[in-house]
Amino acid sequence: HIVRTASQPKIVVEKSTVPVRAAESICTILRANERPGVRHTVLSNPEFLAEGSAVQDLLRPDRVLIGGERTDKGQEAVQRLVSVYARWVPKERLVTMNLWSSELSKLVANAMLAQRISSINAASAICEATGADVSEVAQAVGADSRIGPRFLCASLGFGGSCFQKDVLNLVYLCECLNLPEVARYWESVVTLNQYQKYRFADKIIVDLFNTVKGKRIAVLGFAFKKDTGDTRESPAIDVCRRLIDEGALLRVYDPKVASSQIRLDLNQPEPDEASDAAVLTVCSDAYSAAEGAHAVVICTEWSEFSQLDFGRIFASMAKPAFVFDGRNVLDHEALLRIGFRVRAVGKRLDCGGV
Ligand SMILES: NC(=O)C1=CN([C@@H]2O[C@H](COP(=O)(O)OP(=O)(O)OC[C@H]3O[C@@H](n4cnc5c(N)ncnc54)[C@H](O)[C@@H]3O)[C@@H](O)[C@H]2O)C=CC1
Ligand SMILES: O=C(O)[C@H]1O[C@H](OP(=O)(O)OP(=O)(O)OC[C@H]2O[C@@H](n3ccc(=O)[nH]c3=O)[C@H](O)[C@@H]2O)[C@H](O)[C@@H](O)[C@@H]1O
Repeated sequence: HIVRTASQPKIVVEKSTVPVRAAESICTILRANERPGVRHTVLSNPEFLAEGSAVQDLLRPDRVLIGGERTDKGQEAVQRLVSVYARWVPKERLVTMNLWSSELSKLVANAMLAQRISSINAASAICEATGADVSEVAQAVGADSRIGPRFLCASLGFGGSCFQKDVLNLVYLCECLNLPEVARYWESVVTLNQYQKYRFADKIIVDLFNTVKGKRIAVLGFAFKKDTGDTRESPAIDVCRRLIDEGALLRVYDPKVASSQIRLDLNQPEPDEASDAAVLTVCSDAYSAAEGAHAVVICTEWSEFSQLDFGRIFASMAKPAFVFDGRNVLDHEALLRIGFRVRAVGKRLDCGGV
């Protein structure tokens, strides 16, 4: 399309996360179709915004990567794009490099972020088995300035459209490059994430006396993280599917995700008439979701969940009433005082002491 319409040379900028050397394929296609004398240039300028903070990430990026060919024309194009960003991004944050470094940096950045979460989630399993507390471990580890405190929240697993896709992109790349050991290394980040989601779901089943058949379970939060209605690869999907497979009756509430999306993700079409024994009920608030439930399961860290009146929720639930906090966002001591049986990721709560 670009080649067909452009009568002047254009700079084609890759913003999407692409396999390394994708620019080469784009160049080859452009060159094969170019009009005589009209030579286009390809740059790599990967996007680093995160959902929920996209505008802030755009206005104040940690860095902007611009990769271009080491030719005069390539460098001229790099400078053109630098001058666009220089309008609002400090110069020292504009990093120029070769095309392949830029493409690879994006994949490695996401893979390392995902790897950090899998590392703390791996630690959470050890914590639950030993009595260590993953929040304390994360704080202690993150205080080392070489490691840093961010992105060390243990959870029921990471989600989102990019982390798994990008890590697997890297795995595929390594396999193609005949680097099987490196491929397995990155693949383990995804394997551990799958394990964490199933470990969390299995804990719910085991703690509800080894069966959830016919039991109501309130699921609070369905998006892959707070402040977005996006459910792509949301860990809530795997957890809910596992519970449905085991016969649970789910009552899901999310402040931003549409009911139709939840039904689509869980493969549960709207029933003809709402019944008490419905496999999936999408609720309009947390209180109605929790009514008559054996357990409340937190899948997304929405800020409003920590403000809920848990005394009221406890009173409306079947007993013993459980809370499974997959994001470690609730006041667990307060929940225990109300009478809940509380389970969190990477900590033992109601069996303290040695
Ligand atoms: N969603 C996010 O927060 C971020 C996304 N990215 C990257 O930006 C890109 C787009 O992400 P989203 O907008 O979330 O994805 P999306 O899935 O909403 O949009 C992707 C679009 O590309 C089209 N598409 C897919 N394969 C195609 C093909 N072979 N040829 C032509 N069109 C094709 C799809 O039809 C769709 O319209 C991805 O590479 C993603 O990794 C990067 C940073 C943040
Ligand atoms: O390439 C992309 O698409 C983007 O992917 C991520 O952004 P995003 O997927 O929007 O969300 P994150 O904030 O990274 O969270 C991803 C998942 O990890 C989980 N997470 C995050 C942090 C943490 O400590 N623990 C944890 O479980 C979140 O709940 C969420 O499910 C990266 O953070 C962005 O820099 C990148 O641009």
